[in-house]
Amino acid sequence: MLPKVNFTETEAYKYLADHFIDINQKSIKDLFAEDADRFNKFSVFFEDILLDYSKNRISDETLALLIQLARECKLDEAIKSMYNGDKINETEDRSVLHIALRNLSNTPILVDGKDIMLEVNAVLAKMEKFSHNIISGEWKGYTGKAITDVVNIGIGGSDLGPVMVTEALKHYKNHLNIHFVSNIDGTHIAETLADLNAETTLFLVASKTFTTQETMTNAHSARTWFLEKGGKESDIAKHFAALSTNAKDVSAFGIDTENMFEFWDWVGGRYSLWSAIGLSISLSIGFDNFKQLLAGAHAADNHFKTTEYESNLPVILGLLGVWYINFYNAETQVILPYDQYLHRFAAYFQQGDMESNGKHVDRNGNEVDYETGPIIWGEPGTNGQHAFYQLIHQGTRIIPSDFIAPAQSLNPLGDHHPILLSNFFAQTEALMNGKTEEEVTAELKKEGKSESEIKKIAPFKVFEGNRPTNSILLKKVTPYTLGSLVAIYEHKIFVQGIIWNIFSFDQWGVELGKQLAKKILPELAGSEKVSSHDSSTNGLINQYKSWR
Ligand SMILES: O=P(O)(O)OC[C@H]1O[C@@H](O)[C@H](O)[C@@H](O)[C@@H]1O
Repeated sequence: MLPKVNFTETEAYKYLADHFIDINQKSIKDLFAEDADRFNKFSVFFEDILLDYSKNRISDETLALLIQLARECKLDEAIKSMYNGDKINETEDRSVLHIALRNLSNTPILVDGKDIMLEVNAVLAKMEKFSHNIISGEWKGYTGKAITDVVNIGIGGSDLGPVMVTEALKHYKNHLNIHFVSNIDGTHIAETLADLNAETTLFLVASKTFTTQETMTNAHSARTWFLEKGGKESDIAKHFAALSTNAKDVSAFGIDTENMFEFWDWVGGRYSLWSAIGLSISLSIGFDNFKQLLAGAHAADNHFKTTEYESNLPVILGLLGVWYINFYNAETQVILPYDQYLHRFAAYFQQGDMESNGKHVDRNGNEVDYETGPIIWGEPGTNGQHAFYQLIHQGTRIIPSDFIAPAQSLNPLGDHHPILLSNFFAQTEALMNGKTEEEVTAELKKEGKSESEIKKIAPFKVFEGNRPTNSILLKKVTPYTLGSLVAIYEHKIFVQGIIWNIFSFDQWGVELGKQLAKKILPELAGSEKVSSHDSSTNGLINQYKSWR
């Protein structure tokens, strides 16, 4: 059981509310001027990852009070409960043990009295063997040819993690072409299959439940395509594997359970890239690299579990988020990787964060009267600069921003990387310092503008500054550092869920739309008009029917 503390009723919250009024009088720039040691004080290393959080609207006192808040919310108890395998996903009566999937130390973790590490290791061994057989070409398709293309069919957590990681680690990939089909829109699978050869294609049907409409529809279309291209029912075993918790429905689909890579109900979909759902990753970069990904995550798990809050990256990131969301009314959090390989990182954490903490009922079942999970968004670094940074710099909203960059490029081409990083460093400095009216005036004078011209244009060129940022500088993007980085963000989400007293590991909010779509689907057949909905829904359905 998780603690159930209303954080707005803690002592720390009251102190923070008072403290907010004081600290709000100062700019981040003032705070730097007051303290020559600010960078050292508010930056922390975890192995080859440096988190600099000094460009935030915080002082020593803010940090101390936020840590007191975490203590009063019994974060330590909650962390222990998760790592012990307690059923902290109470609304689904499940443990939450993605940490077990990367527990390379093999310390026993018990669920219902059983050490789950035995099963975890058995599936990893099976993934290793399978990856080796496919990559080496020992595994043959139905005409005796080696596999060249792998299509992962899955959606949500059974897609976003593998997509993000295979893209992030493309530099480490082998000869296999990895494709992802998620959308129910027939275009996705049609466009993917168009260039593929059934003789050399392997499909991974990735679904925790093996009931998800999009995935099952796409999997059936893939099966039909395979049979139409000349494969026989008896060849399916060579070309289809399943990544799932549902053995019964996997065999009903016709996939040999020999080709099923199992995981368990204590793995949340959005935390499942470390499980059998990561098979496409292991196929893309090889099992040894996949294991490095797990090792990096495991190291971050140990850091989160054992490090005092003052130097604990997920705790610091989580508390800073709470500070902006609940005291500054920040509505969004932007993630800005200055690394093309990380171009799906923000998209991945849109699900990770928003599906976890997009909740309005607390752990006692009561509606909350405070804000919870933010809207997560973002794009890779300089692309964003030329698109939406205007609003971050001069818009009316406060947008806490995470800047992420590797010090070493995996493609050190000419002066690309120094240019990229000069932008990374410049943006957080600009967001903090802004530009005053005096500075703008001086600049315009220098350009030879007249007094009246200056008066007219100056207000538009002023930057308030004081916009908070975190900078996460990695030595290099490797499977290991990526594993650590992802695990740090996962645990940050956990910290925030504990403070907000919500359940972070269920996702009931996605069900209603699914239910209604099932009801509407049969109504789309035939040509008669529907009248069973509101006038808008009826009108749209009927127009669709007349146009199709
Ligand atoms: O892996 P499955 O069972 O097909 O589920 C896919 C996704 O389905 C969605 O409905 C859930 O909101 C996600 O959390 C989940 O990842």
